[in-house]
Amino acid sequence: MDNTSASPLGIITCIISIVASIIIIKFRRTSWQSRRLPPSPPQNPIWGHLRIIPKNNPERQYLKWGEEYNTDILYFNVLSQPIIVLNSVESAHELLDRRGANYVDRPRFVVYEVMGWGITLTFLRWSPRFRLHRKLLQQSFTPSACKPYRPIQIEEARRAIKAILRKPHDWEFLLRQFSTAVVLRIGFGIDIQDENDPYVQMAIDVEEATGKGGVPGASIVDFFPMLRFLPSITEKISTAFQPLAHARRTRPSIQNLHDAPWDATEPSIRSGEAWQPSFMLTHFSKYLDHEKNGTSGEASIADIKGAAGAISIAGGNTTWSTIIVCILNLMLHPEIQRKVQEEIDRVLGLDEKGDVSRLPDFEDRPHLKYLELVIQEATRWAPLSPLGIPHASLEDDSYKGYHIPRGSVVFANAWAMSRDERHYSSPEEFLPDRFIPKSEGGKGEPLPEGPFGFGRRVCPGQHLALAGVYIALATLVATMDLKCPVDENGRKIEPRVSFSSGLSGVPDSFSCVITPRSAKAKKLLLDD
Ligand code: HEM
Repeated sequence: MDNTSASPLGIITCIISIVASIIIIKFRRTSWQSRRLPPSPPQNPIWGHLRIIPKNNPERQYLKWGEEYNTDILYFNVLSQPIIVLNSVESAHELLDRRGANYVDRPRFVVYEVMGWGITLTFLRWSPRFRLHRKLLQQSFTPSACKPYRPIQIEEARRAIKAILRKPHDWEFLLRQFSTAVVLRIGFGIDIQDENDPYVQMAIDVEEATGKGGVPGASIVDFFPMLRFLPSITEKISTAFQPLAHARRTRPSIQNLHDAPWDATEPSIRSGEAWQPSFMLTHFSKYLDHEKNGTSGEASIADIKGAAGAISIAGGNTTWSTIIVCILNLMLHPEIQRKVQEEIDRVLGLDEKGDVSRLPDFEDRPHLKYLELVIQEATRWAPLSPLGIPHASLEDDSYKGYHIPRGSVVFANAWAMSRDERHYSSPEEFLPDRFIPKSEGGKGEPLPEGPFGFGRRVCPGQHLALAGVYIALATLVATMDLKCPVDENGRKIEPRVSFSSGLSGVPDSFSCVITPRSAKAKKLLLDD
């Protein structure tokens, strides 16, 4: 039963509330609309820029407008909601990092609330609960706190590449299973056995639900929260209500991913049998200690469940997608792949036949510098979340003489930052060498800063994510060759590179021929 749709009385209340909110917002706007706002394209007097902001890949149009108006900050008005877009690393540093306290808030994501992401850090507004969740997650995934999870990442990476050896055509799915397995083990201590494991499908359902939920905070329902009570029929009247319909449809899968792994693990933690390190084991054990001692801890069960759920949703698809972008480019650029393999061979050592002598681990990471550059370039070339997740400002502010009204929705345009020609030559090209320092004969271009966001909402899982991407790729490239498929005449079939639009830009499926580098490489995997 859908508890978010309503009766005719509800509809009338909805309409009255919308009209009232428009009047209130319009009235409030008069206090700042006379001030000098950042540049923006012409707008309609009633709905502002609503109809000119593209639904798909708006980050690209924002970049064009920035170039056209020669500015790194843009202003938009959508139904009287001020929106600020930051197109440069410099503006994001100045506002989101240096003045971070003012930009710590998030706008209200009504569609995601309807979907069931109520107490997930990503969507929490600035509040005591936000501070608690941020602390729980940030402390859990510092570089040193990630170390106990390394054996899990190594084991899952080897399991996945071994499975690819058996079923090379399923490589994409098996890598997705890798990312899902890692976050479910780390979040809840759930061990995924094989590709038929119901948790894999559960996680995929949730990733798809979220991925197709549209740009967060951008639908009409986000601007007028009362609209969430409209009956389901409205989705047939206007496409503007499709995100709401999607959210209602997918709500059970989100609930399931929070409840099912929790319910499966709770008894073993209560009985003291659980041993595998996980976020849930750490924090639920603390909760149980408090319960035993009759004291009260900071985090309730709902908090721990929500935070563990945040790990599985924010960490699975993102890690997988980054690995896929690396594979795409290693396949398209054999010379880069060769360079990575030469480095791996040098660091891991070769046997008497000239084959790689062992599988990589985390001790090798500081020495596999070129592989790190490939990963960095993947995050620059295709920032997974091109517009990040919007922040919101708590107070009025100004930047370069422009007024930024309190309550603005602020997007850090990681896409525009990655295409900034002041920092990156030929930004559309995939060139890991661009980061090689000038002192070593390279161009010394800066490592990307936008892909994991900024300030007090910067991704708390970035160290865990990059470690997962590293070990999966190192294991894959040490043991396998990645090639474009060929047609019946032996001609290379290059994939059409395309990405989904929305919360995260995931690469569309493509074919890649994955074969063992040598009999020894195959044996290394099978004997592990
Ligand atoms: C390559 C993989 C990943 C990428 C590209 C990525 C990217 C991002 C971005 C752009 C944000 C928004 C930052 C902002 O608002 O300024 C974010 C937030 C977040 N990420 Fe990640 N992420 C990745 C992996 C992970 C992993 C593995 C976890 C698991 C721990 C995680 C957990 C989170 C959480 C909980 C937030 C919300 C933080 C907040 O609102 O305070 N992410 N991520």
